[in-house]
Amino acid sequence: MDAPTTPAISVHDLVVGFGDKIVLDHLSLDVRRGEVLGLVGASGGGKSVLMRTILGLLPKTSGRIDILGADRDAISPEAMRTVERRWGVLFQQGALFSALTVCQNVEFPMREYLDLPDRLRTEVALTKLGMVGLSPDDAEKYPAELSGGMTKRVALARALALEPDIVFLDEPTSGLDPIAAGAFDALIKTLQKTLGLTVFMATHDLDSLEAVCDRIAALADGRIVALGPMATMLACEHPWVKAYFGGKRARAGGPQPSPEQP
Ligand SMILES: Nc1ncnc2c1ncn2[C@@H]1O[C@H](COP(=O)(O)OP(=O)(O)OP(=O)(O)O)[C@@H](O)[C@H]1O
Repeated sequence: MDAPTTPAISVHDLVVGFGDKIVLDHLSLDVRRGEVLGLVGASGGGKSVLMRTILGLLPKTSGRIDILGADRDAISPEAMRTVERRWGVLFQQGALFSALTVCQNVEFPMREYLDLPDRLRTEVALTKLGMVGLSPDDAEKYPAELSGGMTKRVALARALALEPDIVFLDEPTSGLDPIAAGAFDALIKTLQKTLGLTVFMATHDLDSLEAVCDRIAALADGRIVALGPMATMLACEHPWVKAYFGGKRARAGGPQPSPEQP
């Protein structure tokens, strides 16, 4: 049941591996509706694998994944297609189609899922581009003509094309300078507030985590070892979390009280 109180995403006891190598080892995590949840973890620790498994792009060994109240294993492919329309994804490299204009890129998911007249589809795409701070002039450009920040914005506009409830962002600020990254963070926060979006975001960017995320989930040893606001990360004694947030902890003046358990 997709009641408003059910988590947007619920992952329970998830195991994912490749051959003998276990990447996610009985991992559990809930993403609440309307929150921005930041996922941190070592390079190669399994953040993308977790995201891709939730999206159904990688198979799991065991465990359960519910998205918007739907158990991935229990619903029909047709029902899953309906659920899939309710999320948008921004992959790490932006992944725009190089032969399509910016506008055509944003129209792409609408062509796939919606039966809209051409003119209306273009109008909706231009509206989405406006939401992410791009102009109708930008809409006619090709991906090769865009800066890194603009590419991310176009990819975000495309992720928003079907008016999703959840947006998955894989390293949204990687490759951006601090000013462009800060502007992108502000944009995500605005979209969360104005559209009521749930955002699940993998990132290495400490500034992003602080500026945008309501909660942070730290992935280490194949599991979520800490979950909560920044104060929870600063108080966590797990060696990887301690090392990762060490600089921030020093600036904050030492460990904080009462960590939230995952
Ligand atoms: N399709 C695949 N086949 C085999 N191994 C894979 C596959 N996808 C990922 N892996 C392995 O799973 C592990 C986790 O990779 P993943 O890309 O999720 O890390 P990550 O936390 O997203 O890293 P980064 O922060 O560097 O992007 C790595 O060891 C990777 O080599």
